Amino acid sequence: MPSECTPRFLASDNTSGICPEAMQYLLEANQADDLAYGNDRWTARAADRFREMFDYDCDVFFVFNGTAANSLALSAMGRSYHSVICHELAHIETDECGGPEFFSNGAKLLTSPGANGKLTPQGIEALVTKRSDIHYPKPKVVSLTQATEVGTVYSREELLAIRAMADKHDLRLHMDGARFANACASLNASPAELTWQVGVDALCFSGTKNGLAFGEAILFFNRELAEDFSYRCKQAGQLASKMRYVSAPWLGLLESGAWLTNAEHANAMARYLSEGLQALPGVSLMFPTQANSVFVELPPHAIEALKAKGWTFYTFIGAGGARFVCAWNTTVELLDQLLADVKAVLDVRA
Ligand SMILES: Cc1ncc(COP(=O)(O)O)c(C=O)c1O
Ligand SMILES: C[C@H](O)[C@H](N)C(=O)O
Repeated sequence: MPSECTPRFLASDNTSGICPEAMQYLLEANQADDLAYGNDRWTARAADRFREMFDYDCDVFFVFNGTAANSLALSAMGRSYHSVICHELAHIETDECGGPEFFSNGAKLLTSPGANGKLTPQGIEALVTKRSDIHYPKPKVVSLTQATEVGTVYSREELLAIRAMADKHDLRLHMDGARFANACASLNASPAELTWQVGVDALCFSGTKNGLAFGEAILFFNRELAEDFSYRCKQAGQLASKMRYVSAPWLGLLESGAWLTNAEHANAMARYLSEGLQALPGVSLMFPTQANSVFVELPPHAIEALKAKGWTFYTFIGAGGARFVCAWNTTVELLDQLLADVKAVLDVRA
């Protein structure tokens, strides 16, 4: 970032700090020793709280990051000779450096287009029926991202339609829930309504983007897929010895309700930013703002000028453009500063 200015962070929800609720539980967990490798009371409580929250007796595992969560979950859902159908902008395709293929020992990702970053039943079926010969990696899993990489969400009806297509072709359904909380907030839907009730077999639920330092929860609603999964985590270096420092902050999010209020705030900030940007001449929104990220087209000179002013944002996500991501701690003041700077740099001729 070519700037002497103080950096200002809207590149990702990954740049935010630890929210107070998570920090409180982290400090409480630090008051005493406890058993290692997930045998502690915090991890047991967090897993039980997830089962209460989802109203389902699911299997729960904790890993350090989202790439591990997706890669290991997918490795448990199909075999090495299978394929995973995902959107062409899916994180597992674009930003996990071959992790899903590596941990599944070779399962191939088959990508499908779709408006607003979303898979469609038709796109799925086109890949499933494309070929049936022995040389084609047999589709076995559908992976969708909720909220999507471009800040949109799947409605319940869209999820049910995808589940129906998966049933038609004996496919399992994985959900990359890096921003699952944002989808619940956006749709005013319960976790159950957006997962097992629409046929999701496994959810990777990000805590990192929801106010934790790190820590992702993997929930298996199809518990057969979770057989020996803890061994997969251990072999991948994802079994934390002091697991309580991952699970206790999660418990803070769940027991305080901050998992949802953090997402509601982030979404509200994104809506505020989206409305402000759209009011500026020459700024066009690339996707509907339905969760906590805003994608806009900006001229190259404006992008460079904003970065020189200390703004951090990505231009390589999704279909390009500038992506601004709001988090649990994003403020209106910060967004007003950005809006003023965007206006200023756009007023300057290239
Ligand atoms: C949609 C999506 N899925 C998965 C991940 C993976 O997370 P991590 O960077 O923790 O591996 C990210 C990262 O932010 C993401 O945006
Ligand atoms: C850069 C990377 O895609 C990360 N998952 C993010 O959304 O910020």
